[in-house]
Amino acid sequence: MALASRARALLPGARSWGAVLARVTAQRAMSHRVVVETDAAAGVAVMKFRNPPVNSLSLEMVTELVINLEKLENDKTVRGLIFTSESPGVFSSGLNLLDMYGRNPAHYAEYWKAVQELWLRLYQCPMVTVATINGACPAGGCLISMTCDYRVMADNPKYTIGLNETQLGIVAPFWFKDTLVNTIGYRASEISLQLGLLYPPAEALRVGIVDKVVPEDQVHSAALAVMAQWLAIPDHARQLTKAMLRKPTVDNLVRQRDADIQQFVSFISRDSIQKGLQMYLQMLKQKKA
Ligand SMILES: CCCCCCCCCCC/C=C/C(=O)SCCNC(=O)CCNC(=O)[C@H](O)C(C)(C)COP(=O)(O)OP(=O)(O)OC[C@H]1O[C@@H](n2cnc3c(N)ncnc32)[C@H](O)[C@@H]1OP(=O)(O)O
Repeated sequence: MALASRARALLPGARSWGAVLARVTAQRAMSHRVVVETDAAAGVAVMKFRNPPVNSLSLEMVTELVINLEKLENDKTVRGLIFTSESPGVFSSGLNLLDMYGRNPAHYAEYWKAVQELWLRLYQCPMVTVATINGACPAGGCLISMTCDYRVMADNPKYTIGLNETQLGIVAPFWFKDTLVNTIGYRASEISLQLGLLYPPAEALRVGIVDKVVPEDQVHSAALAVMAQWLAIPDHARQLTKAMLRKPTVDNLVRQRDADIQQFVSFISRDSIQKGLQMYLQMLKQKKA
């Protein structure tokens, strides 16, 4: 789908092409939450998250990620894509709590549609995708990493990764769960998801939620080495194999996208859930103080 069509699908509030383009252009002009550096000779792009303070996946950030992904997919010189945080310490703090708290149902629906779109695009990405996890990686950050073909994590015990939704009093949707099961298996997912576990690097490697743990100063070179290994495989064979492996999981969401949006809106709008999110945000503030 063309860039403008994608933007229009993601920005349903906009009534005309002009409005869509004006909104996207305005978002771009305001800031770049995603920085893309391309090494054309190597055929590899690095997408760096730059959404201070903690790279939360706000609606704007998610939209920029989708737009940049589509651009890279259309660039036939790029065969591999590495995700990382521009500032080590936090890879991504996950979905933006402020897009899920204190807003109206139309906003929740718009946000969820964008998050679905990002996952669908990433999970089916024809490029080789590698997550270079150079910081904390909870919930939505972990989801982004798990959509990649390979995960390299920096060996810093302060960094953790996992789907911790239950600890916030919220429930990971079925496609988060499916992605986790596809990554670490069913039994490990039962434990991990119900307890909302966040794993430090050694445990993350043991459970298989990451594929490699390396000293922090080697995380980028390790990701490049992994990328070189994957790019040695002919694209068409690898892409068809990836599509075959992931199609059932993708189809599962595609079949029920609208119902999933409705379910999200109704769940997140509940007073009890909003109260829980408010308390969690307060806890984050107090922890800081
Ligand atoms: C029946 C089934 C129905 C299912 C329907 C669906 C249900 C809903 C599904 C929703 C799925 C949700 C997925 C998510 O991703 S939720 C987000 C989860 N994220 C977290 O729990 C991480 C929270 N953050 C942290 O732990 C730390 O911030 C972190 C370790 C990442 C960094 O620590 P650090 O000390 O460096 O930074 P601070 O904690 O001081 O934070 C700085 C400021 O940033 C704010 N912050 C942090 N995280 C977020 C976030 N995710 N969204 C928005 N804002 C965030 C934090 O509050 C600080 O703000 P202030 O400076 O204003 O105090």
